[in-house]
Amino acid sequence: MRNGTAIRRLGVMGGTFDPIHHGHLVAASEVAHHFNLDEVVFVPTGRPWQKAEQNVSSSEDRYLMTVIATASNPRFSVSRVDIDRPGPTYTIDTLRDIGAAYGPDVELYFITGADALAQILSWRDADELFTIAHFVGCTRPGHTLQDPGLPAGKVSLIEIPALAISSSECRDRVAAGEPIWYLVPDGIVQYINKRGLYRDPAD
Ligand SMILES: Nc1ncnc2c1ncn2[C@@H]1O[C@H](COP(=O)(O)OP(=O)(O)OP(=O)(O)O)[C@@H](O)[C@H]1O
Ligand SMILES: O=C(O)c1ccc[n+]([C@@H]2O[C@H](COP(=O)([O-])O)[C@@H](O)[C@H]2O)c1
Repeated sequence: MRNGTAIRRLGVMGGTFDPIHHGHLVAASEVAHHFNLDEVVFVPTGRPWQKAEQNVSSSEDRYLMTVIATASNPRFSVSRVDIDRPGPTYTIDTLRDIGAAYGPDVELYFITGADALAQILSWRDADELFTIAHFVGCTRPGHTLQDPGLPAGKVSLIEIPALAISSSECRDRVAAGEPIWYLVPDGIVQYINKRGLYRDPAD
């Protein structure tokens, strides 16, 4: 309680989501359950500066796929803060914007896979990130989950059901004419086909 108002626990699941897949959705669902979160906001990146050499799909396609994939869960929502902010995407800005949008009575939990957590000290204003949010690292096949040296009490490591799915493998499979059914929600298979995404191996 703060001034008689109940504190809401808000998960923030940032990602390029090119495309969103069941690994992302399971991570968000597991962290929501583990921390009794009221809501998880998915935040597609605008310009992911650490993927600059990669040909990333348009933000509108990635935003719409994220909306489609999360629509059936009443506790999942999608924010445009990162895709509407010009310039490279930094999590420090994501957390400030989400904090401003939801007001002072929220606790923020930023959700990452083991690979993203391992890179976190290279992120902009890394020291300040931990003053705004609690960080949650999830297990991911092919990556070792460990605290990369964050301040005590600012990070939790949790084991989730292993799904060896990545967006890059989904893109490669589409380019090779292989199915991605059941790696991503059905609506995402249909959206990718409708928009002709990932057909060119250079995409
Ligand atoms: N299968 C998975 N299990 C657990 N966490 C995952 C999984 N896939 C992605 N994540 C996490 O979701 C977040 C967003 O990931 P991102 O959108 O970059 O997907 P990706 O599959 O890693 O993409 P790419 O293959 O293009 O690098 C990151 O924190 C990442 O670690
Ligand atoms: O803040 C940074 O400098 C920073 C650098 C790399 C990644 N991130 C965030 O980490 C999340 C996962 O990113 P990605 O590139 O693995 O999709 C997403 O929310 C990114 O904005 C943030």
